[in-house]
Amino acid sequence: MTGLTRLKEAIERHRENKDINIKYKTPLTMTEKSEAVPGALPIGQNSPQKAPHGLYTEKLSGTAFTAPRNENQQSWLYRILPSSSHQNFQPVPDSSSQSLQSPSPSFGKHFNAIPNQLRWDPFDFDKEVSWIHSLHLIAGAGDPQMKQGVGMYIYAAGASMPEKTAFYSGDGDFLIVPQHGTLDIRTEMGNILVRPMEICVIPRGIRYHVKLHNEEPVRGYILELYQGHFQLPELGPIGSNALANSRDFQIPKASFIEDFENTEWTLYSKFGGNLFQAKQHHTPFDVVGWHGNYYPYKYDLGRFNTMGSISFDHPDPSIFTVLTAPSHGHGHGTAVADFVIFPPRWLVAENTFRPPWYHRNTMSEFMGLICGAYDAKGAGKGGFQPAGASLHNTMSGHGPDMQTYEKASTMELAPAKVGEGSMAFMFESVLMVGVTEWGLKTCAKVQEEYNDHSWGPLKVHWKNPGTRGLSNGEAQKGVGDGKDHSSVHDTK
Ligand SMILES: O=C(O)Cc1cc(O)ccc1O
Ligand SMILES: [Fe+2]
Repeated sequence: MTGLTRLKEAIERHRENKDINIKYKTPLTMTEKSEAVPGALPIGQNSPQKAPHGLYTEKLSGTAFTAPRNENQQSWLYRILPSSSHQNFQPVPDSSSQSLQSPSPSFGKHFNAIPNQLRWDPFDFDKEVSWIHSLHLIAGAGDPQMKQGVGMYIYAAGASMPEKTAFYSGDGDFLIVPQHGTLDIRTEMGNILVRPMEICVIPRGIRYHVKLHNEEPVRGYILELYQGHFQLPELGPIGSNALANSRDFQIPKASFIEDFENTEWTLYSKFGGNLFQAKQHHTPFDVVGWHGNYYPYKYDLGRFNTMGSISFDHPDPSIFTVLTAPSHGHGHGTAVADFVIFPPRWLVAENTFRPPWYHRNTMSEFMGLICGAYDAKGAGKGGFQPAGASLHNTMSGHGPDMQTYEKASTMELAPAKVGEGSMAFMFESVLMVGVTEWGLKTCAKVQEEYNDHSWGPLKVHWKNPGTRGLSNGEAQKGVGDGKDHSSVHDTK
């Protein structure tokens, strides 16, 4: 998959979009409007005494009323019945369960912060369950009640959500990264089809229904943002284009169902990390028109304009950031969550160790693989595989495994393409990410030997320049003698 093929595939996917009423989203905070029936939106005001066509007016706020203009996110919905019209919510028993067997999602909220490097084998499909019950919180930090932190989920579903059901998360924005199968999502604000190699964001509170496209099972990853919203990263000296361009984000068009007589819908709410359900006698998908800047959107990763070094040295992966959610309180340029991808790209850097360097990062790094192989880690069984994951937590050392190091440090450095047919990604966070009981035990996918296999076999290549005159064996003895060797400080 060359850069160009990737774009061509993205263009093909775009053509298929025709049936799903997609239109372009301009910069992420831009106001949009959409009418499924002409005249559904009032002209020149938001809440007239009577809304057009006998609709109810409802405001959906994604930020405080008083948030500054450039951060304020809200939309006005014009609908057949307001969303308040439902019976009381009741808790769904066992919704914080940790069990794969139980027909409940695992929202288990206790996060075990551990410094080990962790890697998971591919997660299994679960044919029995639909979207809500397929959600398994694997890792995260913070607390949805405090509107602070992030949650990371694996989903794997074999069925569409039952007819006449809908779901929303009151806890945060869902950034959904499909790995297998296509999600046919009906949201209050219109429909979105999301395929592997595409991502979508469904902001907090927006109700939706997930159908499996062509009844194919689905599997993927979700980052839930308990605080703030995603935005495009600043481009700084890169200039005004590149990485994810705002013109490539797509939003749904208004589309509604008329179902309000002798009908019963079940609405599920993820709220404070627990699942609730309520009945209502009308469809939640009755929004005939909407306007505002708070809406779901999708993006095709094939459109990402990847940048890299054309001289020397391996740059920070921040140049691959698709979306970022800034943290307020951890310093400038620091994210509570960055969504970073590793697309196929040309490596041309001279005299450079081209894979990622060995490193320890104050940020935590949760990685997943949509397809192909990641250049820094062994592929295949027991390695970093599509539908698997890894977590390198705050200050946990990691980097290429032994084979990758040996190859990359000795190879002839011609221009080379890496990541052909591959797409890895990273949820990077300033927060120390903990792992749930499901992630550590219940899922039974943790690779116990990850550390041992990756970095245990690394060879010592060190040759003490002070012992250059000695034979290799003597030199080895000299450096491994446990003595403190005096140091000379020099600035390189
Ligand atoms: O650890 C990883 O594989 C992710 C990563 C990639 C890279 O190119 C530089 C730093 C980094 O954390
Ligand atoms: Fe890393």
